[in-house]
Amino acid sequence: MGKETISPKRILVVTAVEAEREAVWRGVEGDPRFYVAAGGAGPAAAAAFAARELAAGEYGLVVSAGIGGGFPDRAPVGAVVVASEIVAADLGAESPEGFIGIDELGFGIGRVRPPEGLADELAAAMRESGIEALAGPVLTVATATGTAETARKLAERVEGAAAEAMEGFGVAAAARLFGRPVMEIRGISNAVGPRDRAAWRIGDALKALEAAGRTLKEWFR
Ligand SMILES: O=C(O)c1cccc(C(=O)CC[C@H]2O[C@@H](n3cnc4c(=O)[nH]cnc43)[C@H](O)[C@@H]2O)c1
Repeated sequence: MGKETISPKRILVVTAVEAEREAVWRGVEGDPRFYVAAGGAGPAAAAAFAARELAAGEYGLVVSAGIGGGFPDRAPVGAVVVASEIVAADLGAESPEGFIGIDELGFGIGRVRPPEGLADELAAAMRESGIEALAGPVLTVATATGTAETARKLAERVEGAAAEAMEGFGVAAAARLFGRPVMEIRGISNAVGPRDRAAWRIGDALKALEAAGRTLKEWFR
């Protein structure tokens, strides 16, 4: 299993904002297979946008990409996380006994996996290019984490949680609806934990994202 199992002629990359789109574009520039577009922040905007694009064009792979928060001791600022699974981490119900995920509630799926082995392979290719990269679960949340307590709860909820962002599961839901494989790539701008917007290193994360885009382009030759 791995990238041999998919040979995308066209690849849709969905970011949240324009600065992320530009960073990915600098990485994949000159490769006509890639369409990189900013679809808005949050899972709903991302899902609606990706679904519209997938209805309009033939894509062999869909990628959610952007900056993200890294879980402490897993993904440092400036690193890249490639999602081994894309997890709807706050989609479900609270109960006195704790959080109940959407799948456990019986209302749908709460995790989407990229094709087997792809995340590990891409992360390894990035490391070979000198990028600090790892594969691990990337959580999608509708509310960015802003306290140590929420960070701890999410890390307990999802084993090996590496990063969090706000669009991956939306893009993955659209890809799944259209029967397309999906991946998620995050350049880490901040630690998941107490909110400190002034400490976000967006420039470093966007540089990491650009480098990740470059590897993605070479890797799918
Ligand atoms: O202000 C800027 O220059 C700028 C440039 C690029 C991106 C931004 C964003 O604010 C992007 C919002 C986007 O980032 C993701 N994100 C980043 N860190 C986290 C986090 O700790 N928890 C959840 N999401 C995070 C998220 O996907 C947002 O949609 C600004």
